Amino acid sequence: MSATAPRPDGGPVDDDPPVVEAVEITKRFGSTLALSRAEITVRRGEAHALVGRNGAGKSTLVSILTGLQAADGGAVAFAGRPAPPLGDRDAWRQRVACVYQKSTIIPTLTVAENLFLHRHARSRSGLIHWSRLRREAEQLLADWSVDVDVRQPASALSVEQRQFVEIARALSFGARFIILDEPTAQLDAAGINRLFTRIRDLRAHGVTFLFISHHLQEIYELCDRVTVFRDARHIVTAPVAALSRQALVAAMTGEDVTMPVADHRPPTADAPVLLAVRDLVTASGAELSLEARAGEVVGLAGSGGSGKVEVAEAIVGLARPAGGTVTLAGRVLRPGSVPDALAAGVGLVPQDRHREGLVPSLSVAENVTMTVPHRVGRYGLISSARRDALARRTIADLTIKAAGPQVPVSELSGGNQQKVVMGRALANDPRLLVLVTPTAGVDVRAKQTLLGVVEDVRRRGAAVLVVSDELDDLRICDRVLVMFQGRVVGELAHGWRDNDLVAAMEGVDLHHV
Ligand SMILES: Nc1ncnc2c1ncn2[C@@H]1O[C@H](COP(=O)(O)OP(=O)(O)OP(=O)(O)O)[C@@H](O)[C@H]1O
Repeated sequence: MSATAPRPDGGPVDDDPPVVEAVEITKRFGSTLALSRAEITVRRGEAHALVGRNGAGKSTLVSILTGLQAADGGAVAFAGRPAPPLGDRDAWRQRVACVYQKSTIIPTLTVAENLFLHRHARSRSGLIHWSRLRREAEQLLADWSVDVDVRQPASALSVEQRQFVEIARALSFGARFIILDEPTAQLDAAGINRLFTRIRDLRAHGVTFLFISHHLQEIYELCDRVTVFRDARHIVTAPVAALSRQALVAAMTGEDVTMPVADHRPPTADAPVLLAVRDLVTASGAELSLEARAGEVVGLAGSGGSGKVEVAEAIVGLARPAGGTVTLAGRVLRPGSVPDALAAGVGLVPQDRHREGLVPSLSVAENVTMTVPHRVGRYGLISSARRDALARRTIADLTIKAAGPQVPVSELSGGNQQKVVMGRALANDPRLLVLVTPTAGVDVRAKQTLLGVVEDVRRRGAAVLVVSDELDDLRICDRVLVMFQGRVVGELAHGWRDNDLVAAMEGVDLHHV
């Protein structure tokens, strides 16, 4: 293409070769075609979104663009030059970095050590200059306005700080192209704002971003252009301004979808109380009392630091509370015991699916049924036929993209792994379903499926606790308790206005209290 010809998609005209250009990329995993002659071109200085349903091939493309995996076919070029050989990590680091949802820093090392891992300043005798290392780390973070004490262990960083440290590390290697893989998934609204401000600042300093998110409004807010993948293929690249939300969803799903809004049917007023949480106090001092009736969906909202996740973890036994009781269907749960909670009929989708959710090396079937051995076998023997049947049903009900029940969970895309966690929670036929940020990382369509499942569960007479700061998750609730700094500060009935809920989560006084 001539450098001066106007671009057909209306983008800026420039002579710069693209920061990255990947063409005809094909990648197989066994019988799965993860990418099929896919392509992407990211221009210097832009914020480019990459979207697609769970399993569309986004992470696979990222692993190829960052030199972690070789493509089976196709070519990648940075600034018009062919990508370095796979083994030359330093050369890759100078061109591109990806900040993943899952941290790549080593928690037991200090921030300074993480920043200079493998490139410690050493004296001639081979000793590491700790003071110099610290000074250089401080300078590096100061250069990029990251306000973090470099002497603290990386495990002490918040998600937001960790992301900023990883971005600074990438920049220090010389990379000016950064891929952000669902960076907002674990941030609250204030954290997202700060991240976006930082991205805009860095763009002003010549940094280019590829931004992966399932939150379409973020793409409209932040990005110039968007590329859509579907079923391993490139579907379209266009300026975001030229693509309506509906057109974007249609490109992602291959159908013209208008999202159905489920009717809201409140539980009957005389339904029995199933869950009673009395004077629960968490180790960090957050407090909660609540009751939920059979068939009721109760939301627990709040931003990061509100204590909502801590109280949820105390309810289900993932954390030991400092005080209070949790009673489910008349049975007082043993504090800090997940097995006791499961035995009482709790189904759980935890916040950290990597840590508490799944065993990646086991199959979908094994993961779905691991908490319900009694449902798939007798006398300690597990019937694989029954297990597979249950797993097959889960795969169908939740539209999990997996070749079959025997596929290891590690081979599924992130969003499909999240659905397996949901499937496991449901396999217990729960009396109480506790969902902590259940739709994080889940595509628009799958979100609808997961939230639809809640409706089924409630109709069966279970109680549901939805712990989230996502308005779409909370919209399905009969009422929403809002927590702020460890206390419930308000309660909103179904049909609340977005502004009211957001204000309450930010700690602004509510008329509704
Ligand atoms: N290591 C692997 N082994 C086998 N199959 C894999 C492997 N990694 C990915 N896949 C498959 O390749 C396809 C694309 O997955 P990928 O992780 O790239 O999707 P994604 O678009 O990033 O999805 P998500 O939004 O859920 O993160 C999926 O069908 C997935 O199951």
